[in-house]
Parts: sequence; C-alpha cells; structure tokens
Amino acid sequence: MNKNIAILAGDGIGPEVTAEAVKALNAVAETFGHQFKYAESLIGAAAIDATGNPFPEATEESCKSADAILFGAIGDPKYDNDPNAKVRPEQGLLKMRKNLGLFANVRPVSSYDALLPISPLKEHIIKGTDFVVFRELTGGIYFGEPRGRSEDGNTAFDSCVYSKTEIERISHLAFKAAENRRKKLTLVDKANVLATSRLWRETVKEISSQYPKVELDFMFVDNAAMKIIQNPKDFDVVLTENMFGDIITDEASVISGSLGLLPSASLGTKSSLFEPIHGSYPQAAGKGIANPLGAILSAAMLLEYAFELKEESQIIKDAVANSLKAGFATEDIQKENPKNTKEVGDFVVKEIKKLVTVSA
Ligand SMILES: NC(=O)C1=CN([C@@H]2O[C@H](COP(=O)(O)OP(=O)(O)OC[C@H]3O[C@@H](n4cnc5c(N)ncnc54)[C@H](O)[C@@H]3O)[C@@H](O)[C@H]2O)C=CC1
Ligand SMILES: CC(C)CC(=O)C(=O)O
Ligand SMILES: [Mg+2]
Repeated sequence: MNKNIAILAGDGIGPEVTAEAVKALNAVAETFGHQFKYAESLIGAAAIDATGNPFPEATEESCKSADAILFGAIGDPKYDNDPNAKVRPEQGLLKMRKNLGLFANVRPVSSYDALLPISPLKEHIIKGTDFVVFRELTGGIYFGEPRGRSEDGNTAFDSCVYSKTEIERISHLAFKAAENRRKKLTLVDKANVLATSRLWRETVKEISSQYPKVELDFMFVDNAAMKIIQNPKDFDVVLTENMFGDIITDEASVISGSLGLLPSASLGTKSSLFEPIHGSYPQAAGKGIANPLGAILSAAMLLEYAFELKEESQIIKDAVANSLKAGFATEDIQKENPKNTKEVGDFVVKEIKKLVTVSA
C-alpha cells in the first residue's frame, strides 16, 4: 500500500514522541511491504516562531493533500504564562481541528495487566477496563462566540454553543461503535444546568431509536468523573461534548497507567488525524523522558482507521503491550531503571519485527 502521511510534530515533547511513532510506522511498512511517505510541517509555537501563524496555510495544504495526519502536541510556557499574548499555539490546534472538520475525537481507555500493580487505584477495580470516549471536537465552549472581555476588562465570557447537526453527526459514530462493542452508550452531560446539554439529551434520545440494540443511559459529568474512577468497567461507549471529553479522558488515563499512554483518532468527513491525548509536557522537552507509547498507539489507530490495516495496527498494539510486560518503559511508569523515549521506541520496533516473523 502506498500512502502519504502529514507529520505535525509541534512543540515540547511533540517532536520526540512523534519520531518514535514514525519509527513504528516504518517498521510496519518494512515488514508488510507498504510505502509510507512523510511530509513534515509546522504547527503551534514552532509555527508562530517561524511564520507568526500557529496553523500556516502551507500546513493546512499539506494536511488536506495527505491520506492521514500524525500530530504530536502544541504549547509553550512562554504563551501559557503571558495573559496578553495575542497569538497562541492552542489557536493553531483549534483552527486545525475546525478547518479540517475533525469533529469526532475517539479516545480508547483500557487497563494493562502489567501496569495494575503500579496504579494508585485498586487492581480489582481497574482490571479489564475497556471503554471508548467519543468527544465532540469542533464545537462547544472552545469555539463558541461571543467570547472575550468587557470594555473595562473586569468581566470575561466564553460561549458554549451546539447545533443539532453537530450533535447528530458524532452521535451516529458513537452508536455505530456501541453496536460493534458491548452495546451500551452513556451520554455524559450537565443537562440539569446547561441548555446545550439538554439539546444533546433530546437529540441523542431521538437518534437512539435508530439503534434499538444499544442501551442508552445519561449521566451528569460530575457524577461521571467519580464513577469512571469508582467503577470503570461499567462504561462501554461514552459520548460527550468537547470540554467534558477533554477533562474526563485525562482523568481516565490514570486507569491505563499514564497520560503518556493514551492515543486518539480525530475523525472528519475528509481528513483524519491521530494524536496522543497529552500536551507538550514542556518540563520534559529535550530530556528524553517522555513516554512515546501514546504517540505510537496513535500510529496504530492511524493504520486501523485511515488505512484499514487492522493486522498491522494490532501488531503495534501487541508490541506496546509487550514493552510494558517487559518493564521496558519511561519513568512515568517504570520507577526503577526507567528507559528513555528512544529506547522504548527502539524496543517497540524490535517487537514489531519479532511479532511479524512469528505470525508469518
Ligand atoms: N493536544 C495538545 O497539543 C495539547 C496541548 N496542551 C498544551 O500543553 C502544554 C502543557 O500543558 P499541561 O497541562 O501541562 O498538559 P500535558 O499533557 O502536557 O502534561 C500534563 C502532565 O502529564 C504528564 N505527561 C503528559 N505527557 C506525558 C508523556 N508523553 N510522558 C509522560 N508523562 C506525560 C506529565 O506528568 C505532565 O506534567 C500547555 O501549553 C497546553 O496548552 C495541553 C493538552 C493538549
Ligand atoms: C489544548 C486544548 C485546546 C486541547 C486539549 O487539551 C486536548 O485536545 O486534549
Ligand atoms: Mg486535553
């Protein structure tokens, strides 16, 4: 298979973890006889430094002409700590999602047996966790207008806006996923307070009649934040709006073992992009301590979702599980004798090659 992949490594640890994900893709290409061509472009603080624009036109063009996009992370403390910054790396991320129409962010959460003993949560609670969050990605409070400050600067406002169409398109994806899983869908919202959440409930209830095999339930987000930790195995497919999905999936990463472990797929009608759920972790940039597995698992999602290469995707996932089993992990997971980012990536590459030889 011949495919073009746009690479947007971004800021902080973005380039380090993305490099390891590309190594995993190359290992798959080499062993299965595929040809992946990569085109790198700028986003985030790196793009602001070079062009003044956090999502330059050339980057957008590269994304639009690619078969799939692999994204690292954006963000830099020089902007986080400057309340007056007019241009921010995060604007690039949001513009990218909006302009490419990436409305559904799919974030799978599962436990790893090898990591159960290091979890702050009890083993019997998290063992066997397997759910997936469908987070709406191009609407809600991160995008709504009006937003800003009053003239005297003493009041600030953000708007949370959702249309029925925005809710419907991601809901169909989530229901379809539930049909192919354990047939349970939980809509997480705040319908006791928010008008947008009430529209979500109304719309999702209407759509549910098209998916009679899927059991639908509703949960307020504050309760869900607690239940996800208390009984994660109760969840199968979680459907939610943009900000709630952002927050509960960082929380859920504790069940897997580290924020550095969780991958995601950002899906639209024309483009698809694959990104670890973490940010640019600037404290770790350049130190070689960042966990590359979330990025590597995002590459596995790319193979499955964008190229329908299920076997190749599974090989990467198995290689990652083997690296965890072998205790070959970065310091967020492995406290004694941790490995560095590159060593973990190398181990995964070796495992991929070994697993392919065994299955051949
Ligand atoms: N998708 C993106 O590009 C995102 C960007 N950001 C940006 O990233 C910057 C830092 O934000 P934070 O809130 O500190 O979030 P962060 O996700 O970068 O880091 C939070 C904490 O998670 C852990 N962590 C994250 N990635 C890890 C990895 N690969 N390996 C090991 N541990 C890891 C570390 O303990 C870290 O202190 C900000 O500028 C923020 O705006 C934040 C979230 C998402
Ligand atoms: C930086 C935010 C805009 C996004 C975020 O935290 C995420 O997508 O996980
Ligand atoms: Mg986030």
